[in-house]
Amino acid sequence: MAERFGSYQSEIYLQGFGGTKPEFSTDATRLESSAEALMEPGPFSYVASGAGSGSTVRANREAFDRWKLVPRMLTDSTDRDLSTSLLGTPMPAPVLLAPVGVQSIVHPEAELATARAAAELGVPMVLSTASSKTIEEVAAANGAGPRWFQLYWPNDPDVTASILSRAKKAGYTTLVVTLDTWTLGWRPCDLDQAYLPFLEGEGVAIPFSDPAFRALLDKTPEEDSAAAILRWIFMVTGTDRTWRQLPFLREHWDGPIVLKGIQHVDDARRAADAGMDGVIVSNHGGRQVDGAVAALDVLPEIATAVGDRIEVLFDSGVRTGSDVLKALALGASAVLLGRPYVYGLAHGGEAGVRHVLRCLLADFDISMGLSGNRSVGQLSPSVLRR
Ligand SMILES: Cc1cc2nc3c(=O)[nH]c(=O)nc-3n(C[C@H](O)[C@H](O)[C@H](O)COP(=O)(O)O)c2cc1C
Ligand SMILES: CCCCC(=O)C(=O)O
Repeated sequence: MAERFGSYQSEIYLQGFGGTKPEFSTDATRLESSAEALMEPGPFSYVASGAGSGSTVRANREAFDRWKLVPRMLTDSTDRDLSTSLLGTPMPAPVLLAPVGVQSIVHPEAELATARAAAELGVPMVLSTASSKTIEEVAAANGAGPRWFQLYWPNDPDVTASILSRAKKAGYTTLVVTLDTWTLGWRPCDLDQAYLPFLEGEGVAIPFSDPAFRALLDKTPEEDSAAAILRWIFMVTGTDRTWRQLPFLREHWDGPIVLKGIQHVDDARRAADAGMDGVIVSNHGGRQVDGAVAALDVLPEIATAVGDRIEVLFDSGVRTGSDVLKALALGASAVLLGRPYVYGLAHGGEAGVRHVLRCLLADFDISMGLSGNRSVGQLSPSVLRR
């Protein structure tokens, strides 16, 4: 029998029986509120806020609320199996940690804490190019855990090739290329505080430790960090990377490649035609285009169009076990979790991330069973009602 994530529920109740409540909330929304009280205003609103009026952040949640599960009874779903395998990565459940940069603004152990928590549960983490720790440091912390690497694509081929070869050597198996953030979205909460983590020297560990990047600089990042930061920002922003350059990535990465930030069915088809291995249907958690469609609303058409050719993953707005169920039923083969684990990190470093993951997996496990579903492969739109 597969590991029973739902046992975290009994663990919490049994501790309560002995008079101990969980250290952190088991609810993602309450965890966000308590993170606000813990964190500095700049970092908190950087994590929490979205583009513009926040309409896409809200739309992501509203889209989940429009779908309802229709539970089935007496199905003997005791012996359920949440495990799956994606692009060669075995996973205990169809859940990954989304790439989130600059985690040092949240906790000093940053991505190292996240990597340890993920490894302990066997949940794959996707390391961001904008991370606060190096590719190699995070790999060491992640140990035998599964890990993927997310690329913010530099316009310098040597730097790109160097970063990819470091990731490959350090055991990252799948490459995630983020397409929706070739410049930052209009984010009034950050603008009003003039808060941008990169300008404070956060999230540049990967370029600063990269020999190809360093070779381009007149002065080392240690001598002139401001110049190095600006050089890096200009290198990873801009629109000169297009579909035509994808073969370059294929030449420099021999594992699976997944394009992140896909929101139009024609882009998903184009990704499949270009020989990509998957797409992540995502609007970056509502942080880029204010007024963009909810990611969940475009998932079904994309899954229908390309789901038999490539893997279709999903993120943006996942907060509960039922959300995972809904996204899978609408055609995703796995989901990525963003902000909630960052709030776990803020509360308790590695233990906080582990708690958030265990809550999500327990909730998913229990909701699968109670709705009468035994395995993730069995989920289809028929378990939902709009
Ligand atoms: C603080 C923060 C930093 C992020 N950094 C990255 C990043 O470096 N690379 C990337 O591809 N996506 C990044 N994302 C987007 C996430 O990967 C993911 O798409 C999004 O958070 C999912 O939505 P959710 O937060 O509603 O779960 C970031 C998101 C947040 C909140
Ligand atoms: C270059 C942007 C890195 C962080 C990011 O993706 C976000 O804040 O959404």
